[in-house]
Amino acid sequence: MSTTAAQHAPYGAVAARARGLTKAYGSGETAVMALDSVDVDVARGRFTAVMGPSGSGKSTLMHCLAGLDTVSAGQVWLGDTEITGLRERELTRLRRDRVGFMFQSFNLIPTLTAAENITLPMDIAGRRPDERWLEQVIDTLGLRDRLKHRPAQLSGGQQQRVACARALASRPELIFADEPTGNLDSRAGLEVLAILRGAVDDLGQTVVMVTHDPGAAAHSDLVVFLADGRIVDAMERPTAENVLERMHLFTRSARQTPGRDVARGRLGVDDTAVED
Ligand SMILES: Nc1ncnc2c1ncn2[C@@H]1O[C@H](COP(=O)(O)OP(=O)(O)OP(=O)(O)O)[C@@H](O)[C@H]1O
Repeated sequence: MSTTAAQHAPYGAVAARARGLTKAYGSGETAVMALDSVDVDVARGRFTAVMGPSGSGKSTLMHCLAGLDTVSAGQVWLGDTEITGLRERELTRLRRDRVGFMFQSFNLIPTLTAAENITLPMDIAGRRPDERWLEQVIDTLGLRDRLKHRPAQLSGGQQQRVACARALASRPELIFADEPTGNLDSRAGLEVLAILRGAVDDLGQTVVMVTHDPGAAAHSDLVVFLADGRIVDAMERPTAENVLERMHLFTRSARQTPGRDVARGRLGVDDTAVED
């Protein structure tokens, strides 16, 4: 995903696209401009990471691209379908058929078992899971002996893995992942990243992942950097070191810009984030 992604992928090879995407929360003096006229193309069959300071608009961008949030101005497409202006029913169907989600809040149904949560989107859609793929996902995520447990009986990390399995189970074209490794220990986090990488390399799926972790971003093909609701930079074939260096550059330039909030935490490069 980038403002220049069209240079890498021909028109039509775009999984999601936004033009002039603007999102404001509230109105008047308290209005927050979360996204400010963003143009992006999410190239099909690639793994894109979205990074940026806390509050820069990463989650909002993901929600708007996924059709989970309305936009204040601009247009969004999923594949060739413009979703801005689509009726809720059509939008729900489109999301159900094409998109998988992994969010910070796992959105698991408390009364269902892990196994039932994993297959719920397919059950709703009346689709049968590919059993071999499902078994592979369950084993890779280490959920085999937790399938009969309800979310309250699972640790945060295990709930995250169930949410991850649910997003992957139906092999959606496009996976949106918001901090998918945030609650996992490093081994489980690496496994999730390997699964996402494999989904792109082996299955041709498209992944968009929000992360604060340069190590996680290094698993992607392209890192897009957001600041103040705008795309300010992009990096192909990232390494953790290069991403970290770029984040520090942003921190330094923000410190040198009078009038901006340069508190280290607000810029999303707190020590835990960069040292992961
Ligand atoms: N529902 C909302 N109501 C009002 N303001 C909101 C709402 N959601 C987000 N915002 C504001 O919009 C801006 C962008 O938020 P967003 O959550 O997209 O940032 P982010 O980069 O994902 O942050 P973080 O890294 O902390 O998760 C922030 O200033 C945030 O406070």
